[in-house]
Order: sequence, then C-alpha cells, then structure tokens
Amino acid sequence: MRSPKSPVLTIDGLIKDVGPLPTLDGKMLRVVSDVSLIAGRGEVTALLGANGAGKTTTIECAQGLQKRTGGTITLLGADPGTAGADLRARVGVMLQDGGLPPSARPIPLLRHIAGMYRNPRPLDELVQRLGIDSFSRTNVRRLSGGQKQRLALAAALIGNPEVLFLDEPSAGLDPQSRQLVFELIAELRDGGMGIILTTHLMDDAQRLADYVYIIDGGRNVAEGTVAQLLQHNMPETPHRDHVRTLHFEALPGLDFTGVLPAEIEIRETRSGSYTATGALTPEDLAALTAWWAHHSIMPGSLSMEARSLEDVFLDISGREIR
Ligand SMILES: Nc1ncnc2c1ncn2[C@@H]1O[C@H](COP(=O)(O)OP(=O)(O)OP(=O)(O)O)[C@@H](O)[C@H]1O
Repeated sequence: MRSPKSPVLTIDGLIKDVGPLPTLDGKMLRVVSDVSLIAGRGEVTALLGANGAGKTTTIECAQGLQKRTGGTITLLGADPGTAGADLRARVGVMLQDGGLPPSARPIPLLRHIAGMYRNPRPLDELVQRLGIDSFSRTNVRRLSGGQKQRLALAAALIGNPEVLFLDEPSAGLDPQSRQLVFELIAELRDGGMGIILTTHLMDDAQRLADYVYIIDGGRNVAEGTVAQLLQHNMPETPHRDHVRTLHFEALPGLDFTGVLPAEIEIRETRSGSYTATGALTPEDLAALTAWWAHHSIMPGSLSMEARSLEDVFLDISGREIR
C-alpha cells in the first residue's frame, strides 16, 4: 500500500459480515473479507469495483454508517465507528440517490444544512457555481436526476468538509454538468480536500483519480495511479507506455506466427476480425503492414487505441457479469 504525506482515511484489513440471513440457514455472510486503502489530503482516491464488489459497504463502514466486523479504520485521526458529531462535521457525503427530503426546495434546504455547521461555505457562491438557481423553485421530488445530483453535491459541500465521499458523482449528468462537476472536484482537490470516489465508471476514475484501488469479491485486487494500472500485467520493456489495442479485419484464418514479438499475440476474435494488445512499437506496425503487403492483404478496417482503465479492469476482475 502507498503512503501519502497526509492521510485522511486509512482502512486496514476491513472485514464486514452481514446477517444472520434466512437464505443461509441463519448464517452470517462475509461481504467484505480484506479491504485496505489509504486516501490522502489534496488527492482524489478512487475505489473501483464491479456490482456487488463491496464498495458501498467499505465506504459506509468508513463513514461510520455500518459497524465493521474486523480491521481498523481511521478517518481524520478518529475511529468513525465510535466518533461523534465533531467528526461528522468535517466530512461531506454525496450519496447516489441524494438522500434529500422530497418536499424541500433547494435553497432553504441548503440554508438549513449550512446552519448545522460552524464554518459553512458561502451559499450563493455554491448555488451559482452548480447552477442551482435555475431550479431553485422546484421541490426535490420534481427535480431531474442531474439536478438532484448537483444539489446533493452542494449539500455535501456546504459544510466546508475536509474529506468528501462521492458515490458515482456523474450518474445522470449531461455533458455540461459533468464537466462542471469535474472542474469543481479538481479545484477542491487542489485546495487540499481529500476526496474518495466510489464508481464503476472507468472514465470518471481515469479523468479524476490520483490513485485507484480496484476491489473484487470483497478484497483488494490491484492498486496504483492510472498510469501504473494501465501497465498492469505488461512485460517490462522500454515501450511499456506504448500499450495499444490494435483491431483489424481481413481474410479469416490468417496465421500471424512470428510477425510480431512473441508477447504480442494476434487473436482472431470473430471470423476475420483480429485483435492484438501489447506494447506495440512503430517497428511492430511496420512489420505487420509489410506482412500484409507481402501477402497482398488489404484490411477491411483498421483501428488502434490506447489501453484504457476499462481494459485493465476487465483483465483484473474478469468478464463475467455479477
Ligand atoms: N445486508 C445485506 N444482506 C445481504 N447481502 C448484503 C447485505 N449488504 C451487502 N450485501 C451483499 O454484499 C455485496 C457487496 O455489496 P455492496 O453494496 O458493498 O457492493 P458495491 O460494490 O457497492 O456494488 P454496486 O456497484 O452494485 O453498488 C453484494 O453482493 C451485496 O448483495
């Protein structure tokens, strides 16, 4: 595990059992068996995992909303399982479904929440920044999904927290709102806030995260900066940062043995449709096109893209649906 200069959240060997469950003859079910992470001040730390991986359970234990079965958690120097209102006042939480009272109107609601904190953020600035004035007369119940998300973010920020938990912050946002929310998150991070982002949207993690933990089946399976994870399982070569996925279509059943270095396998994924992933060099591309020229093959299509966090995630946590 890494060691950021100023940790805001440390989770070490978290275990969480739920139950007893009637479906398990009254036995307990272990939903988190070994999760550890460190989130630093002035950083966005992402927790990535497929549905049911244990992200929400982990984060709710970190916020003190669920009681852990084992392991240790330190949030801003305190144990969230036993700490009181003082700790909660330093922590902002943006939930996926907003958790906002349906009959409230946005601005009185934010004013009410601000009143519960010692040093709240200026309300007008936040309202204007998140474009809340445009729907300030509408009840929470009637807000669109994206408007609710923006209001939930404002509610999480109004208390001026040192740590911010975000659960799928871009869910339901249109491209303009998404951009605006991402810019705000980056600014808050640069201002020193410790931000913990839970998501299964790889794009969000790739754009926002300084450090990523991938969890699967209730335990850590990989971690690193986005750049480090993009090189996951790639051989140690000087071209490790040239990891690309190449797709092309040509005649079915071609044998490419020996055309590219041994560690870059060209697979026929469908009849006549080929894919190669690896640290490709310009020389490799030249060798492949020379081979095509030599065999008078003109591919029907050809594309190449950088390896994405999504590719790495699927490699690590498998392709089966959960
Ligand atoms: N009280 C409970 N009773 C039974 N199963 C539970 C309970 N709480 C959590 N689980 C199970 O534990 C696993 C982890 O749940 P969790 O909500 O933490 O996953 P997640 O990673 O947040 O998933 P998602 O991305 O779908 O929100 C899931 O399989 C869930 O069904």
